Amino acid sequence: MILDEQSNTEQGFIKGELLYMIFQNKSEHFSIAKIKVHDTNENYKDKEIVVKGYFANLQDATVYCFYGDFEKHAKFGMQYQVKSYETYIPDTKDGLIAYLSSDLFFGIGEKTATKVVDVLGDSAISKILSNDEVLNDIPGLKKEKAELLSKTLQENQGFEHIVVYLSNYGIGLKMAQKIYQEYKDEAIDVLQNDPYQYVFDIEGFGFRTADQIAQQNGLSLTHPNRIGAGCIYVLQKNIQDGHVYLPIDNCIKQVLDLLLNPEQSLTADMVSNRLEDLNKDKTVIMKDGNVYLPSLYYAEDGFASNIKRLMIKPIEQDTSMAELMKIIGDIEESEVLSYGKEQFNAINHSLKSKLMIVTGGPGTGKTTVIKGILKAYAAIHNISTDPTDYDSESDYPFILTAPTGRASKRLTESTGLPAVTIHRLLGWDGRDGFEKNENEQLSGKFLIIDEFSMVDIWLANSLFKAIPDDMQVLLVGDEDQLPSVGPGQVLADLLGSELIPIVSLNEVYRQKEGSKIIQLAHLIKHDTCTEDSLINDKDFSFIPCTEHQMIDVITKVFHKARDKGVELRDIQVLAPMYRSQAGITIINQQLQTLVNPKSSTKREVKTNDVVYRTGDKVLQLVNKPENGVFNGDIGEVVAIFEEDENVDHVEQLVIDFEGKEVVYERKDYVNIMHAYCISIHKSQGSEFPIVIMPVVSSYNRMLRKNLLYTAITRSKKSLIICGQQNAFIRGVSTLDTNRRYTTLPEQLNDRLQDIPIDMYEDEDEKEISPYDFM
Ligand SMILES: Nc1ncnc2c1ncn2[C@@H]1O[C@H](COP(=O)(O)OP(=O)(O)OP(=O)(O)O)[C@@H](O)[C@H]1O
Repeated sequence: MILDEQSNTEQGFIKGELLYMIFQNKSEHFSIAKIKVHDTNENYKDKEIVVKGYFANLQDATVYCFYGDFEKHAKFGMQYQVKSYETYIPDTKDGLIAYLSSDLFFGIGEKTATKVVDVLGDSAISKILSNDEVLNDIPGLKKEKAELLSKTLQENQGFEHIVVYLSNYGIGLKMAQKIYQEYKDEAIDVLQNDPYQYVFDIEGFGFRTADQIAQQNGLSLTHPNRIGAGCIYVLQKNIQDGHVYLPIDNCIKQVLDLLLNPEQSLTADMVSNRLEDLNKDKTVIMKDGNVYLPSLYYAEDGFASNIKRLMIKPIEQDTSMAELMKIIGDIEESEVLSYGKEQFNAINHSLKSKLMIVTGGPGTGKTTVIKGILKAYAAIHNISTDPTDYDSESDYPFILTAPTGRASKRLTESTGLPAVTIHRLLGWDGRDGFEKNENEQLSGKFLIIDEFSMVDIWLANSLFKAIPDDMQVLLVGDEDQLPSVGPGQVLADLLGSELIPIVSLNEVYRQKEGSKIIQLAHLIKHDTCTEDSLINDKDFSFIPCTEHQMIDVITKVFHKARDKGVELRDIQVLAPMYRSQAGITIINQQLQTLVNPKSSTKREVKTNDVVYRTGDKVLQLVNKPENGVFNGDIGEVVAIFEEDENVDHVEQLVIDFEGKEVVYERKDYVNIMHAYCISIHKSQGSEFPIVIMPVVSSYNRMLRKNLLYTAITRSKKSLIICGQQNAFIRGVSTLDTNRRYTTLPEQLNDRLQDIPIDMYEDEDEKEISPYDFM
């Protein structure tokens, strides 16, 4: 861009050329560079300055004009923090030749550059930018070189132009990079026509910023784009609280609150009319006084239809009760146990039902029942449960799956059979779809989905459409766990609908082995936990302390554990919130220092205020099925590579997730955090040998029954609660009354009410023992 100094007369600038790069992060385009100062209107006398910021591609021997602010770095002195910049293209013949023959334009030497300037004159750049066919007139300039020259010019000028334009709206270089990557040359058009589009397309672009830009562009407060974007934004935001839809009045109220309406020019009717328009063009779906985002409406609709499709096709099973009893009796003998009545019912009915749910708390024998079902099914059909007895994976009749990597790994460990995540099972294509769907369904005979409480309505829909008509399905889950992170409460809705056969397991078996943890879980489940229940036992202790003492207490527990020779990685701290004196962030900082301190032998990288070093325990925060890692997976930083140490020339962090190594570049660091302490939400579906759980009254509204129940049921061998007993008791007595708006029960009812089902809980045959038949 030819520098238009007029437009920047008020702004401070430093004009200069690149001397050398001090630091460069290519993936994020962040650079720190030493610049030789040519000119400035700032109060700065030195001949050189360090500039830092997000640049597309700073070139040697090219003059730039940087706009920004001075900043004093504690170690490196005065620096110029660049907010925007542009290439200074001299309007002299020599200057233009130097620019065009610089490294920026690959393959153009001084001779060719001179020819270009000779033919096109001092305004060569703007001539090429407005019509690159002018390059055809340059004698001897090959077509490919001409194209490359034009393309490079367009790209650099395009980006810089956008940076300068966006900076007028206070949008920094980093965000400008993201915007440019998304829209390229159309960025300004999009911003001028509908700045709200940025909110939906660019991660981290706030609604308020878009709104401000729209106001600056003169868009009226009642403009349909503004109201429409407000509606979509409100619906999207409510997904974070698990809602599938919003009642229309509630949606309108939230939209009015969002769109701040000081002069009352915006009315509820306007929002309502806008919603009607959005409904007409299917941007939202309105039904029975509710408003949905389409993906959620169709997910509920599709899931309910697929449940019906499966339920109406009965299974062919001609095994007599006597034969079944005999088979189950044989399994009891080989497993050396006797199934309880509920467990027996669960096995018996799962074998006879097309679709069934087994629900129960920890230690009630859900896994034991799964194993029993698989063995009984194999015996009835005279087939093997051993995958090696089958020629190919697709011949194997059993599918075991769970929503997270850790949960599927646990399922493999407890059953001894292969289990995979739902994403892996369906074949996530890495972008927006699954390989398995209604057109290409799963192969197998019996599908078991564990930890079903964690499955949201989107995933449930994707999974169920891929289930063939003749496949038997068993859902297993604990209804008292937290609902899914994503929208919906699929397990709770299925259980509450009473339209699907259910067997509840209530008798606790692990308790019989003397587990205080399991006992406590069931006291909480049945609302009978009191301060007396918190007496220390061999696998349980409660350490009273205040919020201020929490860090000290947790640190002491770690020290003591280390002295006793306990593997520190077996200890997992679980807390409900991030920012608090006893929150996840500060606990992680302290525990990193203790468990994996700074050392000259360990490499580290810093991002924002967090330091990752080799040996750190880290948590994956989002599903990345394409890399085989999922939200909630825990791994260890095993290597850090500098830019010049790998073929990709970018800094890399290698994390080992239980044998699977995944490479992270700087842009991916947002997807991880330290995992010495993790949130209870993130711990769903995982188990840890030793759990430390801080509980203090300042956690306040987070202290809920299902949250605390989920946390304590994560511990396998030992549970240490630190904090205030009264806060804990208050928490386990507080039900989560935040209702999630879902219409799955109605959807199921519409489709299934005429299909007869057996609800199995009170059947007489509970009284029959398999031994009666032996
Ligand atoms: N009928 C039974 N007789 C004796 N022991 C049993 C019986 N059922 C289960 N158990 C034992 O109780 C313990 C818990 O069972 P299991 O692991 O199947 O429960 P779970 O519901 O899957 O637990 P969690 O949800 O905590 O993983 C196991 O050690 C198991 O062997």
